[in-house]
Formats: sequence, structure tokens, C-alpha cells
Amino acid sequence: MLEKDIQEVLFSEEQLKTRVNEIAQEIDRDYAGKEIMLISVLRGSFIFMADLCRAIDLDCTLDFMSVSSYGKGTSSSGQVQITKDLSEDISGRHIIVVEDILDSGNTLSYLLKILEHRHPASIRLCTLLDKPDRRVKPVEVHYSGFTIPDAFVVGYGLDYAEKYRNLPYIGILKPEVYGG
Ligand SMILES: O=P(O)(O)OC[C@H]1O[C@H](OP(=O)(O)OP(=O)(O)O)[C@H](O)[C@@H]1O
Ligand code: HPA
Ligand SMILES: [Mg+2]
Repeated sequence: MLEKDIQEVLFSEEQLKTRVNEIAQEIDRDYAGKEIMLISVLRGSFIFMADLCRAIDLDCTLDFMSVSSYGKGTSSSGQVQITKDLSEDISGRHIIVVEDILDSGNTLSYLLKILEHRHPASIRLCTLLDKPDRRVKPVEVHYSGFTIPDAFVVGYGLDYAEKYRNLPYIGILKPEVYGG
């Protein structure tokens, strides 16, 4: 039972669905008449990506990239590693990078630098959650679902030590689970 480890539900399935649909509508408006490419940053963003892309009406292609910096902890190691690169060339394409959470900013600032060198036509960042209190590297996001307090959250793709990704809502993990 995963529920016993959750201190508080922050966003219910219904709230997540509503917000994801709103972001999709914003993207549809902003990129009307263009073809976009969504890049999902694995693994955390896989559920957000799946829901977001199905709510978007535009012509859209998808690609996936895998990076890791948290390992089994609850704070960024600062060392971002690409564990799987994109399959597609992004030069000349309109890119939206899809993330589950922007926390220290290490992951997105690193990714942005790498992707900009590949000469996309444009690049914007989209994150479901933004935790500004823990920011170490400044990152400019264009689409942001919710701003959250400084607490470790899980569910809807987000993990602690690879668990809890399958919770359908987002909740704060009880600190005693990770010895906090
Ligand atoms: O802003 P930051 O402090 O860099 O944190 C955000 C990143 O950390 C998590 O990924 P993680 O490295 O845990 O890999 P995962 O997606 O496989 O869980 C999360 O999914 C983001 O990609
Ligand atoms: O609060 C968080 N939860 C899960 N993964 C994360 N990666 C960065 N911050 C978080
Ligand atoms: Mg993680």
C-alpha cells in the first residue's frame, strides 16, 4: 500500500487532468499552424507526457531522453548524466521539453545547454511542477502547471528511490520514509 507513506495529497487526479488540459490548450494556441516536437525527460515525465500529448491538437512528434541526478536521494547530486539520448535530429524543429518537476534547476539548465547546441528552430520548457525554493541554477520555463512548496513529492511519474511513480495523484512523501 503506497498511500500509507503519503503525508498529504497536493493534486488529485481531477486537478491534474484539468491543469494538463489547460497547458495543452495554451500550446495549441501558441503554436497554431506549426508542427512541434515534444521531448520527454525520462523517467519522471512519462505520465505527464502521455496525458499532455493526448490533449494537444497540433501535428506533433515525440522523442525521449533519459537523464538522472537524484539516484536514491531526495536532493540533487548536481551531476546530471544522460543515460539515453534522443533518437531524432532536432535541428530546425520547434521543441518543447516536457519535465515533471523543476527543482534545483540542474537537470533543465544542463539539458537546455545541450539541446541549444543542436540548433532547433525554437525551444521552450514545460514543467508540471515548479519548486522555486530549492533553485540553485536559474531556469526560464514557459509552461508551468503548479508551484509547490519545499517538500519531496511523489506520484504521477515522480519517484522516491524508483517507487511511487504509479500513484495517480501527487502527494508529499512522509519524511520518515527517507529519514528526513
Ligand atoms: O531541477 P532538478 O533538481 O534537477 O530536479 C528535477 C529532475 O529530477 C528528477 O529526475 P531524476 O534525476 O530523479 O530521474 P528520474 O526522472 O528518472 O526520476 C525529475 O524527474 C527531474 O528530471
Ligand atoms: O520533489 C521531488 N520528488 C521526486 N523527484 C524529484 N526530483 C526533484 N525533486 C523531486
Ligand atoms: Mg527521480
